Amino acid sequence: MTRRKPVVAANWKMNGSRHLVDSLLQQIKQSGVDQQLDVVLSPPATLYSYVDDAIKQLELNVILAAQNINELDSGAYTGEISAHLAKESGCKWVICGHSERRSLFNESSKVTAQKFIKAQSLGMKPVLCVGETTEEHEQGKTYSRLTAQIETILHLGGIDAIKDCIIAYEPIWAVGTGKPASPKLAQEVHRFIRGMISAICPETAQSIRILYGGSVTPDNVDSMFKQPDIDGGLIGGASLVPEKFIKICQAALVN
Ligand SMILES: O=C[C@H](O)COP(=O)(O)O
Repeated sequence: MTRRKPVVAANWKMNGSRHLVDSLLQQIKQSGVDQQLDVVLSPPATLYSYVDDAIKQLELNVILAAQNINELDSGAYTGEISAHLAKESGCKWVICGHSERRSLFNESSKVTAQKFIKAQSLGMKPVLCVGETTEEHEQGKTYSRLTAQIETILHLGGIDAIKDCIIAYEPIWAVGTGKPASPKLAQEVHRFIRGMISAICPETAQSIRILYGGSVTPDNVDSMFKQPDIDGGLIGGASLVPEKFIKICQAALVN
């Protein structure tokens, strides 16, 4: 079986500061975790260039990711950031369809797919977030929800679109709640996603990296990362504390 390189991604959402960038990157440098796994930092857009400069200055292998892009190239869209602008500021990856974008900003799966394809067209790697609501979870609709979210990407981008991306499973009921999915449940869902990819593109199924996101902390990460189909994490709250984030990165190396 292919050994997949783990990914640990910090999604700072609307948090952080230049001071926190300095502190986190210094600790990453000291720990050396960026040499052994894909360490990703996704700060607010005002920090992209600052992070890009700091990564170069410290000679780190940290990957800068945009939290969001607009699906269009340019125009009169006050407050929006295109993929070109994010790329020019140093972003290599793009988070697409985070549950907060979908629920708080009414972003549909179709728009998420357009952003995904736009990112790929500029050589940026999309991190596709998928996940079900509490209600869908309770009604046993998790798999149908995930299937619909992934199929929208396939409809717009074809099978090739799925070949070079990261998928992050984030059950909405576990995001920011302090109540992560059980490792067993997360593994079952990850296996389902990999099986779905396998049915359409068998060679990609073994190489695609599928991350878990939702209340991951140093205390629960080991059992999560031990699961065979979990290839890392998309970390929110715990990524704002450098010591916790480094511990989560180290867990990805040993499990
Ligand atoms: O992007 C990160 C996820 O939304 C998880 O956030 P959380 O770790 O604060 O639950």
